[in-house]
Amino acid sequence: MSAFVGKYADELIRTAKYIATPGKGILAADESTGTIGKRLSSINVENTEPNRQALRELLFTTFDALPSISGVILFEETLYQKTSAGKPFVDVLADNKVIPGIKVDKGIVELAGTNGETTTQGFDSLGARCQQYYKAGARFAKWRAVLKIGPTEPSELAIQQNAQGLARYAIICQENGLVPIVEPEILTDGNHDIKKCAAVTETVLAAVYKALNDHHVLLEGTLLKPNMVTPGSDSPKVAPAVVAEYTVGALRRTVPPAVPGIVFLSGGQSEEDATLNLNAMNKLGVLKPWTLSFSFGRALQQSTIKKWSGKKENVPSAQAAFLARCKANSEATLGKYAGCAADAAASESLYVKDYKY
Ligand SMILES: O=P(O)(O)OC[C@H]1O[C@](O)(COP(=O)(O)O)[C@@H](O)[C@@H]1O
Repeated sequence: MSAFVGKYADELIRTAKYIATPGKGILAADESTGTIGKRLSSINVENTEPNRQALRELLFTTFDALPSISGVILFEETLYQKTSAGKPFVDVLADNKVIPGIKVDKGIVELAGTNGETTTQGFDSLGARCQQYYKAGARFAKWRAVLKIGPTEPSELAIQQNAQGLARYAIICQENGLVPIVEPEILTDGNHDIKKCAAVTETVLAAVYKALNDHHVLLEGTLLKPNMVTPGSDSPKVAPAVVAEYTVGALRRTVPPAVPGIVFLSGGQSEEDATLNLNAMNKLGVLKPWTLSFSFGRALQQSTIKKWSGKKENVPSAQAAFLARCKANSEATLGKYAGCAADAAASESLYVKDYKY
């Protein structure tokens, strides 16, 4: 049987295509309560509901930045939150042509008998939750699978489990009107070279697209959120043009042209490195049948959070920092970033060894 064509098919295709509009990308603001706690503790701010609301309001009301953003991924709590003036966040976003999305996974757990490899949880009541989120205004979803590179990793078990999980999640989303973002993140930890990362990325993506096909997922109504292909974090860095060549090469070998957009995660790269790498990919003179854009969490928020530091009086300068990163990444989706948005904070590496989300 070919791809699933349920009652939402046309809408899914429209939504995915809009999110992949060149010049726009995704703000990943879906940090779970634990993850956002780490971001807040880095600026000595307590992880309370009002503080999480204040940070998200700061981001979503940087109105000059919103033309560079086509979608925002929210955590469940944020989907139902409002601005301090009482306007639901989903309305603020929709009024500015930004599509609200929702993280639907429930984090990762270890696969027994492996060397710390993982699978993603969250299938319980997933269909019912998707229906509720659709009613609340969400039109796309995110599910993060995590793989790692090691002497014998990723194992066949981890590759297959995570590919099947992503495909099952994707079709449940499509049955309920949400465009699934398929995120198989290969962590950067290790001392491997860029060729190893390229080979693993190709193997993982090939398994993911086989599983998506097996589950009859309508690729036109999906987006891919992969890692960029880079050397391991314990190996010397390479130039953006080299990252671009290997990343686009791996994608060209594995991602069908039916997929409208590929939105990268930043994975601990500095804000500036992530932007320069994305820019280099879009400058590369080879056929790229999909939009190459961003779905950055840390690489869009790091300098903003630092500037804010939890203080009301810092909101304007924090919003200026957020605007600068959004504009830089918007330009990078067109291969037109001249590299002038970086200050010291934006060039700081965000990599944390053995980071647990
Ligand atoms: O473990 P969590 O809380 O789901 O967070 C994982 C984070 O990783 C991402 O998938 C990618 O984020 P980065 O761009 O910071 O790597 C975000 O969407 C998300 O906030």
